[in-house]
Amino acid sequence: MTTEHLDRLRPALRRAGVDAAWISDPANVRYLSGFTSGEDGKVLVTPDGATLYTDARYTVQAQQESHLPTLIARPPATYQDAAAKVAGLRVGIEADHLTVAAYDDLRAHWPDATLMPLRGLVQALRVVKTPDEVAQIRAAQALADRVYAEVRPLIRAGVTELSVAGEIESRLRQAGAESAFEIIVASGERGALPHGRATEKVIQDGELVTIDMGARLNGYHSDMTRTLAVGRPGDEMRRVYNAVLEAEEAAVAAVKPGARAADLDKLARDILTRYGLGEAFAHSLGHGVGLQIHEGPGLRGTSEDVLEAGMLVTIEPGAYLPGMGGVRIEDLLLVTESGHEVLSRAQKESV
Ligand SMILES: CSCC[C@H](N)C(=O)N1CCC[C@H]1C(=O)N[C@@H](C)C(=O)O
Repeated sequence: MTTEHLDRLRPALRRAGVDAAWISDPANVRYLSGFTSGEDGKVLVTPDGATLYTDARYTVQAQQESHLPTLIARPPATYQDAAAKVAGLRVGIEADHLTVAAYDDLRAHWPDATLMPLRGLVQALRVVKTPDEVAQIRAAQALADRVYAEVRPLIRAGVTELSVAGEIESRLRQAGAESAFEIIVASGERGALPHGRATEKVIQDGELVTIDMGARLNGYHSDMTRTLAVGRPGDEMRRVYNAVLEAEEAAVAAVKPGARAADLDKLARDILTRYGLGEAFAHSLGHGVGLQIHEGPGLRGTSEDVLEAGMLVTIEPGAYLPGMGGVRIEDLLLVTESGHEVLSRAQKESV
């Protein structure tokens, strides 16, 4: 990794009115340094440079992965080393991550620095991906598509949700990736749970099954949902499926640079409302994907985000009917100069 991500941060620090930043959010540590164990690292960015701090478990790994000078130390030695570098500076800290205890430690060790809590400092830089990041996520999605295609024929009446999730997980592992999150397999009535993790429930004939899965490859995530039918579901669930599919396809078609996230959410919600399913759409339309499964931009009604080329977003309307079941269909899209490219290629079924 080059210093491209760090180069994006410097103007953002100036705009935020700080001279330096203490980065503690693991995904942001990784983004700025390349060090893949961000949960055990911190990055200090100052006007003269940047330092990765981690401990002796990672001496070799940090050398191999990080393009930043690295100091191997644990607190309080970490804070003491940094104290000299931040003296007299306004230091941005990550208000949306740093604990109160860590904040107290920094204040105690850095009496000559002014700590300035900032929100979403690095996250804002991560919403537009570099070509290398796009390539990583594209590869993760291609792998997830392949695994889905392999596992789809195994999803039939008589198998458990857990066995479906197990097949997906082990194939991702064998391919050198891991599951991006705990795989959602929600069949029949359990389809009404938007985050219904796989259970021992046996899939029955006539049920819809929602599979929400992703691959994490080199730290980057993919995300995709398909709802499929085992046998022939009842008329109401088929109606719900087709309503969600219509909302999904309409929102996908509207993705382009300049599109307002809130408008996209409304577009899908209005379609579902016309089918009497507005209340059943219990979450936001989508989200950005990258080093974290959920990152900016947020595609929800209250969002002020506007799409830009280089963003990677999900479009995932759903309808959840307690006691009956549910449907969600999700694609992963790259926003391009001319509109969008759908990265998720797994087959959507006619129900
Ligand atoms: C546990 S990660 C879930 C990944 C999934 N594709 C996803 O993002 N989902 C599933 C249903 C809703 C959606 C979600 O969690 N959205 C968040 C951003 C929300 O707050 O709406």
